[in-house]
Amino acid sequence: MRVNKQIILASSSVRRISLLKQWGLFFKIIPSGADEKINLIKPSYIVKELAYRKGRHVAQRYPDALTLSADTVVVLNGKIIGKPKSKKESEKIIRELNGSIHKVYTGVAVIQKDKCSVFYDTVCIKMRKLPENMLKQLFGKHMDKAGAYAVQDTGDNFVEKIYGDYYTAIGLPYKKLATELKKFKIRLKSSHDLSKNHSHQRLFRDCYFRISDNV
Ligand SMILES: Cc1cn([C@H]2C[C@H](O)[C@@H](COP(=O)(O)OP(=O)(O)OP(=O)(O)O)O2)c(=O)[nH]c1=O
Repeated sequence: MRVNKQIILASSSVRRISLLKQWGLFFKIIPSGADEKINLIKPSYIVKELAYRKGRHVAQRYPDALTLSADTVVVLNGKIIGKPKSKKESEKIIRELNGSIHKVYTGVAVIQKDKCSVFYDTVCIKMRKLPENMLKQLFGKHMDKAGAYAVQDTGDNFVEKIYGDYYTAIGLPYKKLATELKKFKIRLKSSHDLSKNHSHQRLFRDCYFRISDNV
């Protein structure tokens, strides 16, 4: 959908870029250089704060544009897991996540002049318990993703089920984003159109169940 206001995606994430394109937006990509050091504990606060920082960093330079930014983390037993810094760390994370039930949090910020919306969504992920020979193939494979795995890589056979909005796990919550963007007079393609091409339906269960933040 063409809009006359300029939209900026303050992100270098290939997933976020391709999702927004898939959802029909026209936008400029300006990766944010915001400082991501943080001493918050609650996952929802962390992803909202980081999404906001990333967006603000770019929005300050483009005050007339609408800036969109996001942050994603994996949370296992209260521990925040981001992108692995080395292959060794990726191995450690994969071993911890093997056979686990954990959550993925994505925070989003939409900033336009003095109007700002910061929100988050969370999904619950159930992993298969993979044998050593299959696990080994994942070490170092997804270095640019929080949790060192990729829900979208169904060939890995690691993810068994996703409870919630599938897109939240890969970096942008479709449903909440579509609702928030309407407040800025921007419409995303409908989820009905998207579901026709959805190749991950077997993983996807759209049933929100409440589970403690410590999972
Ligand atoms: C859990 C999970 C994360 N991810 C990705 C989404 C995000 O790109 C990344 C989390 O890192 P982020 O720090 O949220 O984002 P980024 O560094 O990729 O990009 P930017 O800060 O410039 O926006 O992990 C997947 O693609 N699949 C998954 O299953």
